[in-house]
Amino acid sequence: MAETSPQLGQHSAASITCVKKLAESPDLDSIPSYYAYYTNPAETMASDPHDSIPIIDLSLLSSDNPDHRSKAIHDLDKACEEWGFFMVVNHGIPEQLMRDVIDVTNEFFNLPEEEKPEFQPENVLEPIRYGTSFNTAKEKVFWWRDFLKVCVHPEFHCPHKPQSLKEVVMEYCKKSRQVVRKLLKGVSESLGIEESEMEKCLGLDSSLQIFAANLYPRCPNPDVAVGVAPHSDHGLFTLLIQNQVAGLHIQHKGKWVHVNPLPNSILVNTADHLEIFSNGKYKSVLHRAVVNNMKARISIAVANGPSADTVVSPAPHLLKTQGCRPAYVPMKYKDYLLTQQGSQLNGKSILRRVQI
Ligand SMILES: O=C(O)CCC(=O)C(=O)O
Ligand SMILES: [Fe+2]
Repeated sequence: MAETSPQLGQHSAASITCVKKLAESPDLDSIPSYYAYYTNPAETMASDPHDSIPIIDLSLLSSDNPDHRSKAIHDLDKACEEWGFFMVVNHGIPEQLMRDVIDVTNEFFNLPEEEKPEFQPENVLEPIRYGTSFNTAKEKVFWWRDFLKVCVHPEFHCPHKPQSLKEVVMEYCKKSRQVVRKLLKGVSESLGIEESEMEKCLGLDSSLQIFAANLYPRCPNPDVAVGVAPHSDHGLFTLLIQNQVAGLHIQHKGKWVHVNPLPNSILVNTADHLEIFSNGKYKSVLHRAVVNNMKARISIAVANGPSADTVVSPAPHLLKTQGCRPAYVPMKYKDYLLTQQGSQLNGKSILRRVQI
């Protein structure tokens, strides 16, 4: 990572509200130094995975055929334990809806900047947040991305423009919750916990769901900039789709690997609260987004957590049946989220704070 203090020049963090405009300036041939995240371009390199990234067929998880179902649960358990990452197929979300959500998000980013300040609150807990990097108030080096983060469940929020944003986001997020519930049902079986107990422990009926859209404009120095720095997500499962442009790397067996999703699949990663709830059986996966100088990338990451007021701890039933001690201290999900969103995002540093 860049060690040197970046030169903000005439800019202050508060004046930097988006990277899209900068990226589109016709005379930009190199990035300003305050976007230089890596000093060694080799650090951005990743290889193709040696083993194939697991694929989970969601239709088999709810199949009437017990053999199919138990095989799917076994595959899910292995994918969560060995990778923390998998691609879901036969998920039931229409392809057209996946395309629409990317297109309408792109329209949002294309609104004139003068129309966006109403979506740029100071407070990281506001339900609608358009911004850049991660937390410019705390960062010295910025990420090459703009974002829109919206709380969509249990209460639905959304910018009122572009016109079709609300309808498309609402539908996509509703369908995403159905996918997550099926995955969590599978996880409850693989952990040997009653589904109803899991629902109660995590407050799943009022689960917090956050829709996050990322725009990574073309970047003249992709080897030294970062789209999203290495981190793990806060919730239980994150669902991710992207336009046709690659850029996600996950860490597997200590190495960065490229993710090239199957067409129409949904990428899923295990997040910090699944690690906590499973008492470390399922580790949240470290991942990052890189940028390129050819084409803008858009990704839609939908974070699915417990309810905001749930104090999450390792599942009591799991500790009892396995006779093991909790490896994480209990913490209210809302407080965890506040801590994470209000800090500089750095690997799994927030999770480390609750680890015993
Ligand atoms: O754009 C991506 O592929 C990853 C985005 C991400 O990790 C996030 O929004 O948390
Ligand atoms: Fe992430």
